[in-house]
Amino acid sequence: MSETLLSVRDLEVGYKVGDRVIHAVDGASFDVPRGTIVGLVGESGCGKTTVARALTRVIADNAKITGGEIVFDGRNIAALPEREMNRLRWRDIAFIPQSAMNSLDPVYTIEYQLNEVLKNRGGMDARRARARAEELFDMVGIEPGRLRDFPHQFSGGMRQRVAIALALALDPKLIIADEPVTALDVIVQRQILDQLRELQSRLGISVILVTHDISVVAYVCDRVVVMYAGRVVEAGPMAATITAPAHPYTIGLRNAFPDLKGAATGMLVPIEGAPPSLVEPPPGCRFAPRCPFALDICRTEVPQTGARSNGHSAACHRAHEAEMLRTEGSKTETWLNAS
Ligand SMILES: Nc1ncnc2c1ncn2[C@@H]1O[C@H](COP(=O)(O)OP(=O)(O)OP(=O)(O)O)[C@@H](O)[C@H]1O
Repeated sequence: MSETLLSVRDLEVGYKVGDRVIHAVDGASFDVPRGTIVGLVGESGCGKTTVARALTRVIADNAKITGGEIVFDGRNIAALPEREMNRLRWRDIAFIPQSAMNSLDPVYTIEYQLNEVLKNRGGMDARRARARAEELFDMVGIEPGRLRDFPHQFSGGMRQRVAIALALALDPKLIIADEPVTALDVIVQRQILDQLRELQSRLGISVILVTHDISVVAYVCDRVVVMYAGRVVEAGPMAATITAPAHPYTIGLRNAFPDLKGAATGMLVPIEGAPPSLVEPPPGCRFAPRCPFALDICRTEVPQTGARSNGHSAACHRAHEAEMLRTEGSKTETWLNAS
């Protein structure tokens, strides 16, 4: 059995809008080892949700996977017929969509909604479904007596736990959670992330956690994949990548977020400017227009992804000067004078 559960290679996904194509994901590659939490992080619009949805092949009507491979448990699921893909969903790969806690149907009890998955998808009879629903509530720390409650009777944090219970229903190998704690306050965020971590490690599953917040990644993930404008710019083990990033965008992201543990950090520095158009992205490095370290070559040549130590990689022409990038990139004035 391979150590890698999921391997994404050169994934390309486009959205057709009129006669234009938005290249939302443009050659993204990353791995998810078994039994790990991988954080997929980047600003709004960089393609995280598009990647997450492409992995389950639940994509918008105007979206198309135009290239690459998604190898899950040894099979390229990018090429799997829809019937087989459908069999994989919930059982092997479960998806917790963005705002899952608000997407529970208000007119049905939670038990009814769990049954949809347990009975219809999992083929369980009423008795087994009831027992599994109770077990799932127990797992996510909600009193099983509350199964007959309606979504509005739960707090935001509890509804997010229900969304996690739903995802766990059929014992998947991989859960993809899109911004699972974004709408919650920091204390509840920590509780949910602690719970996710505890369940992930107890059940030995893998999780892809999609978030714009690098402090969420630092809090709970084993590995991090940083996306910018449809591409992976840096990836690696969480501690090595967050403490010693080699891509200016990761350095900038780190400066822009407070620490979820509440530790004192320096001044928060935003990255000036906005991501480029994905219809006609700039040549070269897509971060170059906002990068305080950009050279001429950065504006013309796409940087190759270079391996660093221990599975850490970065796609930056100046990654060999990473120490200087970190030192200068931690200074506020570096970013204020950029672009
Ligand atoms: N259905 C769609 N039709 C056209 N463009 C889309 C569609 N969905 C997303 N996009 C565009 O694709 C790009 C990537 O969007 P995506 O939602 O994947 O980014 P994201 O990083 O997940 O951001 P967010 O956190 O805001 O969801 C954006 O430019 C977005 O506007």
